[in-house]
Amino acid sequence: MASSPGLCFLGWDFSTQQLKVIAVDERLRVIYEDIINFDKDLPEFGTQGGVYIHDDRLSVSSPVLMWIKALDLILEKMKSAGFNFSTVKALSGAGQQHGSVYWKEGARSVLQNLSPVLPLHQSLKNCFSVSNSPVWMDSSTSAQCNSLEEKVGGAQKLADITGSRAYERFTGNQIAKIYSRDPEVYSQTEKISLVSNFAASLFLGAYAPIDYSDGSGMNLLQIREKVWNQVCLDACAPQLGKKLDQPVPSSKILGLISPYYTERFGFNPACKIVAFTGDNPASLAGMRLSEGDIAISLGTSDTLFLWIKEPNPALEGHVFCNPVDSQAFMALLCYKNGSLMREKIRDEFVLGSWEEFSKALESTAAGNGGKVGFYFDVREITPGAVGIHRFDAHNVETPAFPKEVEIRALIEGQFMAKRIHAEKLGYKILPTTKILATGGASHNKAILQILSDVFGVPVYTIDTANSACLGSAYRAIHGLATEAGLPLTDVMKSAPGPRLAATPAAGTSQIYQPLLKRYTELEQKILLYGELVEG
Ligand SMILES: O=C(CO)[C@@H](O)[C@H](O)CF
Repeated sequence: MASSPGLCFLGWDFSTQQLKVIAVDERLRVIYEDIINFDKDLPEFGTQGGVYIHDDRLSVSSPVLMWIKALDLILEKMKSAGFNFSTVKALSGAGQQHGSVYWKEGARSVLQNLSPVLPLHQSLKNCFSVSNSPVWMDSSTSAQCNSLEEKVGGAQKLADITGSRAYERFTGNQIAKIYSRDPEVYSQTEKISLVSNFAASLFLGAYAPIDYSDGSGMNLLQIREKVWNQVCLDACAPQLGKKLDQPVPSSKILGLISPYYTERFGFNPACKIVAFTGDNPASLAGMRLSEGDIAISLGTSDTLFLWIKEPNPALEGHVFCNPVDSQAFMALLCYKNGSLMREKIRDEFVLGSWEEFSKALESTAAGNGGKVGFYFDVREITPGAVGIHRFDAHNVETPAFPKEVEIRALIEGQFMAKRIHAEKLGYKILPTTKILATGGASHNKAILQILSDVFGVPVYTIDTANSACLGSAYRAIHGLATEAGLPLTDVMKSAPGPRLAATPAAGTSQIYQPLLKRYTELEQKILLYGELVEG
């Protein structure tokens, strides 16, 4: 579908399983969308869910050249579809958070002199000192986390400074692991990017800086002062500050698009690049959250996040700098066992059919007859548990549930966990609270109904499940508007509002109140069991 003759803005999302692009016109109407699925469209890399899960079941990475080749492919798809690149006034984007890219010495000049007759992946194929980038699903850096917390003065001290205690997926700990595993590779690295500013660098044709919001996911940034914390930098690797450059506000205009794109695709040379950020911060921008609302992204990771004015970092969850208002913050809880777990149960029990999956949910009652399940295929973040645990109505562990019960136990368990840990962190569920759902599973009405029942509040969805992508297009506009001194809220007045998708079914709050209590007790039981088993 070609773009409209007017001006437009592009939003990009370099997520775990795919690369997405959305174009919106000046009235924020979506005029173009496209997607490259890494597993399906780039099979030569052999990823599963966009990643490699290594034999230790802890290390998880993605090939950086796959992300670059995906950009080559999607730009060619847009060109073949007749997209008019010359109408793009500005672009911004998002990347899966915490992942890291290691640019080899000499890469800067290659990036600045891209030949328009070559695809990006050919020009950049020798520019990375680490070919498989660690990504957010990695949990192999516990030693580095312990060391960082110790050097800073403890877990809560680190959370007070950076917004989070040390987490295995957080980038500072990943860099520390690479430095300790191979100091030579580290010394050959002239720049380290997150996935977000790596993607921005591709469009800029130069190294783009890390923004405050995605930089908050590294255990390195002082979230109030918005500067790197020198003790944290030194605890991870030597001279790290030089390899990161200074962080910038998420609405900063970084510069004009690289001549590579004007010559190869016909982009307007005046097209501006606005700082890229993390997928969740970009989603927050795209979902127009109001005070008290909760956003839940049901994607590869399930994440619950909300807009907050004051940071109250704790030993669970995260506080990031806000991507829209640099004086505000965003709170976030992340669950690794999101869509990949739902897809695994769907494939195992209903032959891969979402229709049958939904029928199973609709054919079972709220509360599942008291049966409760915990489904952690990979080590979960909150709580730090792994494995599948099923309990009957008498809290007796059982090896299996009937198909329909299993499917409901998965979904109820995923949402009860979110509610319990959100309330534990002080998130208040008020009578005016609403949930805004996004991500792939937000298309599934049966899943959203259970979300509404468990939280006891209405659930809304926005126009597209790609909120990070849409939010990035809005942020491209915001970057220009900031120059004119306009807040994003003014820019987004004409954006489509959220649509009501589900309200709590009668009587469900009486069912879930006791069940939430049991879930909390059973979670402690499996955590204790895990500690006993791991010793
Ligand atoms: O780790 C996460 C957030 O902290 C995930 O939501 C990733 O951003 C998913 F890409």
